[in-house]
Order: sequence, then C-alpha cells, then structure tokens
Amino acid sequence: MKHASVLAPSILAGDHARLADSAQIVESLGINWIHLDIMDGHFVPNLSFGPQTVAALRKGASLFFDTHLMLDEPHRYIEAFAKAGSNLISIHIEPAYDHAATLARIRSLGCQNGIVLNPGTPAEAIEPFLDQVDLVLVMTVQPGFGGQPFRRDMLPKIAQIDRWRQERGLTFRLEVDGGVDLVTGLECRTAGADTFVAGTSFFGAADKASVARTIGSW
Ligand SMILES: O=C(CO)[C@H](O)[C@H](O)COP(=O)(O)O
Ligand SMILES: [Fe+2]
Repeated sequence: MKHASVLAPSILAGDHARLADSAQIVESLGINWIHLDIMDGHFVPNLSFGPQTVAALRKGASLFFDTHLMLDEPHRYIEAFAKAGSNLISIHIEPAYDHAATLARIRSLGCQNGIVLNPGTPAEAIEPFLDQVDLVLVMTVQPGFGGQPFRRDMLPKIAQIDRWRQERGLTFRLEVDGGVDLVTGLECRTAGADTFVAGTSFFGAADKASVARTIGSW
C-alpha cells in the first residue's frame, strides 16, 4: 500500500515569540500535521521547548502533533508529552534505553509511536522494530538545527526501509526530516517516503498554500 503524502511543517522555523500564530498559519491552510522538535542540549547541541509549550499550543490547535524527541533519555518524558497533547511521539534509536518498552508505552498512552535514525545510523539498526511502529523517521540532516542542506546520500536508506515495508506487508508511515523542500521532498517521495517535515522551506515560503498543495499532490 502507498500512503497519501502528508506535509508536517516544523514549528522550529516559526516565530518563537508567537508559536501559536505559527500553528494557526498551518491550520488555516488546511494542513493537518505540525512537527514539534524537542531538543535537550545533550543528544543534540541545541535547546528548543518542552511539554509546557506543547500543552499551550494544544489549547488553540486541533492539528495532529508530530512530536520529535531529540533527547538522551526520551523514556523519562513520554508521559509528559502524551499528556501535553502529542498525537505521535518519535524517539531516536541511538541512545541506550529500552526502545521496545518505550515504543509500547507511547501506544499505551493513546499516541502513535515513531522510531528515528540519524544520518550516520544504518537502516539495520531499526529493522527489529519495524513491526512495532506507526512511523519511521529518516533524518536527512544531522539533527539539532533547521536550515541545513538535504543529505542526498540518505535516499538509498529511505528506499531500503520502504522495501522492507512492502516485503513485510507493514503500514508504518515513512517520514523525512531536514532540508526538505519541493525538489528534495519529491526525490524522497520517489524513494518511498510519504511524510514530509518542512521547516525553513515552509515558513520561508511566500506562498505557503502552494507548498502545501504541491506536497499534497505527490
Ligand atoms: O528535526 C529537525 C532538526 O533537528 C527539524 O525538524 C528539521 O531540521 C526541520 O528544519 P528544516 O526543514 O529547516 O531543515
Ligand atoms: Fe524534526
């Protein structure tokens, strides 16, 4: 099966003094998802925002909250982000913790779960979890900052994960994040991705509706 393409604008590239307005821009264009980047200053060399901000955004938005945890100890914060109103919580494979138990806990709290891998992490690292996830997120930049160039060398990894998905009859979404725009995103779509995080290319676009329409038509 092939999922319809979904755009998830990353609020990291929005106005951090007016995050609710940035979410409202997304919602007013009829886009359903928004991507929330959570950074701890340890797993990645940057800080963003936490569950209190997510809960505040939840009050004014009915968007699907796609929460990307870039944390050394994500298992400690699952309840907080679920309670704050996340719909999907993605955790990285790289740090050492009980990945299977944490993925199961995300679902037990009523959220969808996702597993994320950095550019330097081979696809094989997440292979054992493919039948336990709602989404696989392939990072197409080293996480920590928006506005970096797309890593074209990630395309074979996307294709490999899509192949496993088809061979095994699995239905998880395959998301890409980092440097995604109308050109690089389409390359990802061709490789098998169906869910497109766009920070800089979305919030920097003069015609955001057109970006949303184009990605929605893939
Ligand atoms: O996870 C992320 C960074 O770690 C962001 O989601 C990503 O960088 C989006 O920003 P851009 O589209 O500007 O690359
Ligand atoms: Fe992200």
